[in-house]
Amino acid sequence: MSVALGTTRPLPVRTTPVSDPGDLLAALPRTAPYAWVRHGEGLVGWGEAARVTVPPGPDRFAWARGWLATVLGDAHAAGPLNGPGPVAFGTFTFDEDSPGSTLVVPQTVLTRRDGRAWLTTVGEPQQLHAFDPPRPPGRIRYGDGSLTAPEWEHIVARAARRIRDGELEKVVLARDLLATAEYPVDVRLLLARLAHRYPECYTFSVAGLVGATPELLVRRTGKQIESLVLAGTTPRGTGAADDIARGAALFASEKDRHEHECAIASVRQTLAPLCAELHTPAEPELLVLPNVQHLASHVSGRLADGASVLDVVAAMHPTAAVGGTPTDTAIKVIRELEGMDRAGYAGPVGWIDAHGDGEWGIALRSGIVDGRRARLFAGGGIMGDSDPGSELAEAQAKFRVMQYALEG
Ligand SMILES: C=C(O[C@@H]1C=C(C(=O)O)C=C[C@H]1O)C(=O)O
Repeated sequence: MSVALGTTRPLPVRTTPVSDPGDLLAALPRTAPYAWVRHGEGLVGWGEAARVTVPPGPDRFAWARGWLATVLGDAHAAGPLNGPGPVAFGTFTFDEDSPGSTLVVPQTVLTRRDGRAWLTTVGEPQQLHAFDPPRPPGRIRYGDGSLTAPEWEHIVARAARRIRDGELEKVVLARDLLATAEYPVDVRLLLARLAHRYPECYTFSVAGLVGATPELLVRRTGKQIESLVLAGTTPRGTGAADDIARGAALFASEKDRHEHECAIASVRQTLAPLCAELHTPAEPELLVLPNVQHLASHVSGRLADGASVLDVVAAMHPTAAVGGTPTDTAIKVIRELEGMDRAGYAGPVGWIDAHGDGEWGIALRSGIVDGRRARLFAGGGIMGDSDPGSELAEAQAKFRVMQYALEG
């Protein structure tokens, strides 16, 4: 189904407050579950009232905005709402020229925010689905994606040399890992494991792209926007003392601080023209996750006009946290060296409502799940003095998020 709303007749939208559903993820059916959950709050959806594949190209966000205006605009006009209205979940490919960016308006969305909950339905009310417990995927086998580990170390060394030669300042390189399960992978099981182990992260599922990202590209609530910029990483230590030492070393590392500064500068540069006020902290803080520690900066601002969350996403993507500096050269180097299509990995993933509010993350610590197969992705920022072995270790630590989701 493509544009089901607006082209025929406005479909009825109903939003009703409901009693606390507890675990949002436990409400999901097996087929095509949609999710955006952090610390037990957020939204989950199922069924498809409307779905579209966004054509690739430089105008893709504008195209998406037009589609959303038709679809959510009409849905919103269909009646007064008593809580959050209809939303679209979306995933945009990292590279604007890659196909596969998708927007979906689920038929049913369950929202939980500040301890309150609502059920929103678009179109005819759906039958409640019977609960069908997820089945574990069994044994998981891994195979190389486009590059083997030594090949990837080689491209990291080549990128570092190009940085030292002055062609660019920073580039983020990633690799993929192919996982094959014994039985079809039930996305709900991955989501449950991710949300449990990484409560600080945004656990998401949109059109086959599944993960738990710590990196908030942008949240818009009215005119207020927030972003969490991450760049500069060290794996977790072997114990408390080692952890503290690694965190301190990360904080003191010139290479990582410079890498982080590139990411902050790109966010500042793209947000400043949209904002009446913008705050970026003078120094990053440490974000400690179960697998890695990151340098992190909370950015906040007030929009100058009525830009929707998707307009802000369009301006920000790709930040230097996942592209590089300068952006255009970094994208060229990524296309040349990585030898793969990132698809939705490192692209924007999230949701938007009819008012233009929403939350979009950068799709990291993620994979594309299809039947018994999952293609996992991980990477890191490369600077002139990057050591290929350490970058590989960092990527392995990032892969562990999805490996844990698959293996338990
Ligand atoms: C590229 C990834 O992560 C990004 C790169 C980071 C780094 O190089 O330090 C840190 C967080 C993310 O912005 C990934 O998780 O695959």
